[in-house]
Amino acid sequence: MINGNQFLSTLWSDIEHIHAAVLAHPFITGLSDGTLPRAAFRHFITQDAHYLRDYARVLALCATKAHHDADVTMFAAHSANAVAAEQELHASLLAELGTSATAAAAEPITPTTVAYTSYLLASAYRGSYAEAVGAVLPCYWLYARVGAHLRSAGSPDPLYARWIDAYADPAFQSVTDQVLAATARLAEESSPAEHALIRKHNHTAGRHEYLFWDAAWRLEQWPV
Ligand SMILES: Cc1ncc(CO)c(N)n1
Repeated sequence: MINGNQFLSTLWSDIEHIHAAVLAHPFITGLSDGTLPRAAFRHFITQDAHYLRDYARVLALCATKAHHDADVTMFAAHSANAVAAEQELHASLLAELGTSATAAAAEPITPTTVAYTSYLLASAYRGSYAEAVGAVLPCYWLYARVGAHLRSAGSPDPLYARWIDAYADPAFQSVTDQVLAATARLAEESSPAEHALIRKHNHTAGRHEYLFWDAAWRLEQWPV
């Protein structure tokens, strides 16, 4: 049997370079020093609102596939409450950006968002519980780490500061810790083949997370 916490260290070392690239990305440094163009932030929040609708479904699939009652409850609660909290944040940020959640929902889903949500849905529908968990792990982990990093720096822009506060919040850090604990336990109960799948999905989802920031920075649209 492997040690769950050691496995978490391996998973983190697999995505540490992605985390470093995200922190150095002009979208994130711009949130922190206030220079991020409003258009890029608005693009990000609009696409993230699209993302969250499918993410809630993916978390519900994690709940369905979980091996223990406590994990069923945890993912079902995150699907219902954690995502709703983010949706509320987005609705109020969109209002301050001069638009609305309804208007944002009518905007096109751009290529990177389609790629990421399709990947998450396919992994969670078709894969084992271990695969589904591997795919959602960076969604929690990278946001919690980015939030914690940005909180120490803060932002002179009150809108960006509100976004940072939501992810640096102990409530978001705590749901992340719950999923990390569930992943450690799962690893201890899983085969080497499943460990390899968790690592593969953690890495791929981490790469999609980087692309998601980058697409907003580029104001990505469908070229044709
Ligand atoms: C793309 C993305 N990943 C993770 C989170 C955190 O739930 C989010 N809101 N958006």
